[in-house]
Amino acid sequence: MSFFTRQMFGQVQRRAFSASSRQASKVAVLGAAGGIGQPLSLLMKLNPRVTELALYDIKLGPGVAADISHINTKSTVKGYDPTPSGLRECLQGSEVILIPAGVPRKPGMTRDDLFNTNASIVRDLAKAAADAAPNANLLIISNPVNSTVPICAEVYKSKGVYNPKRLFGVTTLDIVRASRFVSEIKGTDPANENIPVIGGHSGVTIVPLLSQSGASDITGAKLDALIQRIQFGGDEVVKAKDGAGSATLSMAMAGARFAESVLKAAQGEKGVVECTFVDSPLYKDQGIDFFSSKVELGPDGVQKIHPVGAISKEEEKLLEACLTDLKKNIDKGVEFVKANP
Ligand SMILES: NC(=O)c1ccc[n+]([C@@H]2O[C@H](COP(=O)([O-])OP(=O)(O)OC[C@H]3O[C@@H](n4cnc5c(N)ncnc54)[C@H](O)[C@@H]3O)[C@@H](O)[C@H]2O)c1
Ligand SMILES: O=C(O)C[C@H](O)C(=O)O
Repeated sequence: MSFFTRQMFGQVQRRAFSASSRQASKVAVLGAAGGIGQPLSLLMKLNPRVTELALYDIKLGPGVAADISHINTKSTVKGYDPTPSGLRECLQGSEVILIPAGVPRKPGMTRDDLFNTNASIVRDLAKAAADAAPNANLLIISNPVNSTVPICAEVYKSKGVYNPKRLFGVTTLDIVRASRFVSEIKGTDPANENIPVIGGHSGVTIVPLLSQSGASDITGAKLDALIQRIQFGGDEVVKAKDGAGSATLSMAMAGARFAESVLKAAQGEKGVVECTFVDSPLYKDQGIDFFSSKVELGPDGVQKIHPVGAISKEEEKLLEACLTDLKKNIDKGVEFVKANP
């Protein structure tokens, strides 16, 4: 059983009734009635670090909240009406805001094909969050993450409340997939396979650093296939779902894991490290303002951005391709807010 699974399920009852000494943590989920939103909200309800769960969607927020509110853990649950005041109330006082609102891919689409629909959804939710809870940690799941995160940054900047330490693109599913796929090859427990995945969250911008993991002995065609599977794992699910959407359950688990890490660090736990897409100094000299690498989380959000470290020749090539695409994706998000404030 993985660390996260133990955390969330093995200890949940005991911890749910012994968490009274912890600080209050309100978590809001925007897009809570969706394929990701529902299981993600469920997992947050099972997390004893959460004291108040606030659910918002343009449809069915109160319905999902009523259902989840019957689960016998201590936190309160409330669903909010799809109105500006409902959204504002949902957001006010939040420590963590998770955004999985927006449309998912269908077969044949890239994540960038979602831009036209999702950019304005995320922009408008970011505006509401910047007004109602400017100091909350903002965790962006909606695709294309490489562009939606810069969109949020631009919105917060335009309102004079941008804090780069509090904005995160959730790339945890890539980490989850990498450890799972490696464990399948090696016949090991995925809990013991930790593979950093850097760059962004889309095709070739996803760069697994297998040379820095226990999978460094995988070589040749096997390595190429493994890299391809990690980079295009999302497509595997989109194809299998055959028009009915993309990864939802694995994403809910990944989003809950990342939110748990943010809460843990906020509540004073040391040494919490996750790969996440943040405002990063690592490639700013190449005009790339956002990058995912290992990030140590702390009470104020981003505490330390780790350098990429030593990588193989093959990974250098992957990184080169990543940076080219990533720059375009980031610029597209920035330009969108400039043209459509
Ligand atoms: N970061 C990742 O690793 C990752 C993984 C999987 C999916 N995703 C992305 O997450 C997003 C959601 O995927 P899904 O499968 O849950 O889609 P979905 O269609 O099942 O759910 C989306 C939900 O968002 C809601 N919504 C739409 N506009 C809204 C608004 N303005 N305010 C509040 N809610 C709104 C919808 O009503 C719906 O309930 C997609 O963009 C998808 O590509 C990201
Ligand atoms: O593939 C998608 O469109 C959804 C998500 O980004 C994923 O990686 O599964």
